[in-house]
Amino acid sequence: MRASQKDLENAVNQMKLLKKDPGNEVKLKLYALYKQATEGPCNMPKPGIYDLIRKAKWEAWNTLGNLPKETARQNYVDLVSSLCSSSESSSQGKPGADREQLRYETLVVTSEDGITKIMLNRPSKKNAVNLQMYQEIVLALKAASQDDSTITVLTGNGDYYSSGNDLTNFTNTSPGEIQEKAKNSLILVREFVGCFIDFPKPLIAVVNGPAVGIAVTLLGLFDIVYASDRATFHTPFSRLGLHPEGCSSYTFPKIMGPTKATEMLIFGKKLTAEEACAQGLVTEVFPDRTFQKEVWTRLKAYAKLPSNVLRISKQVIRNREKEKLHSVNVEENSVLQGTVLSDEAVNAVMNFLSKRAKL
Ligand SMILES: CCCCCCC/C=C/C(=O)SCCNC(=O)CCNC(=O)[C@H](O)C(C)(C)COP(=O)(O)OP(=O)(O)OC[C@H]1O[C@@H](n2cnc3c(N)ncnc32)[C@H](O)[C@@H]1OP(=O)(O)O
Repeated sequence: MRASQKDLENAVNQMKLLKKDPGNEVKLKLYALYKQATEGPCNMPKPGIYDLIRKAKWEAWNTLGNLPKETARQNYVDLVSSLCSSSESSSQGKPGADREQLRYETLVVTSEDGITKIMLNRPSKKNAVNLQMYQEIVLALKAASQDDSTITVLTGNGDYYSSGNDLTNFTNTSPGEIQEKAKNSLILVREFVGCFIDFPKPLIAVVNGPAVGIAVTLLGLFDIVYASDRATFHTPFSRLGLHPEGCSSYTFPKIMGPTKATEMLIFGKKLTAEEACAQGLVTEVFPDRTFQKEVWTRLKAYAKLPSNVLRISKQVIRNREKEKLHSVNVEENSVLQGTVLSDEAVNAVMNFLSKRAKL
């Protein structure tokens, strides 16, 4: 559910009760989101270079570009809620550099050396994304966007990066409930994709093995994608009676050109890591033997760069596309609303469950 005007007012009041000063960077972000939520895009003339405080405020607001008022309101409310919950957990005292930040059922999330690592952790199911995992990734991304790390990494535990949407998400649901469950699940998927679109810090995928479906499409929303040479990239949507999501109907044609994107997204062509790299979906491929060592050494060096500078540069690169991406996400999601329970989609799941059909 989107935050209302009342939620915004409550969040403003909650901020006044916050015991710990969240620091200037967060305060500027809150100021900018509040202005955007209440007045829309920045409408003040740019202050002079010596008017430091007003200039910082102006820049924070102006950086939000044409972010819709409703999104700014939601982001303000989310930010305040994460500040309140992190101040509660820090008041319980949890020192230590490499600490698990929150208890998740499907993820392992750690923060160390300026890097928050979100590891998909259902290796026995090839890291298939069940409803719990969608929710937990949303929470983990929101927490990572506010923590003091410089970069955020998504990776998988085990031999797969992820086998994509869990095909059993709707099984064990009674016929009377399935429509409602599908509708709510797709709302969750839309929010999930939205978090990747809005993620404010450099977001890096460390693709440790094969990736399928939504785990592939989302890569177009990452800032860097490193892959092991064991990784493959497969979006078998048509065979599953499904359609492109994760904004891939927009990002893939932009990244690799429309014909290559069509071969992947409509005809389900599986790419090797080298092919995905040649087409611009992957930044760099590493031999599996040295993958972890090389990638983490590089990321630790990147994470030493000034955090705020990276964040602002990412915004400069990505912000003008945000509105478009949100509208693509809404459109793709509404197409899936119409087809996720079609005969083709249901039969594909039945085939998978009866172990007759594998990729
Ligand atoms: C919530 C609303 C959602 C709407 C979103 C719709 C958009 C769709 C996005 C997508 O992501 S589509 C892609 C979906 N994924 C697949 O089709 C992959 C299906 N899996 C496979 O084909 C194979 O499992 C594999 C990935 C090729 C691996 O084969 P392998 O022989 O190496 O291992 P398995 O024995 O098959 O798997 C081990 C274990 O893991 C379970 N599992 C694997 N993938 C999934 C999955 N996607 N969903 C659920 N479970 C999965 C598999 O059943 C095995 O479990 P057990 O039998 O050992 O219990």
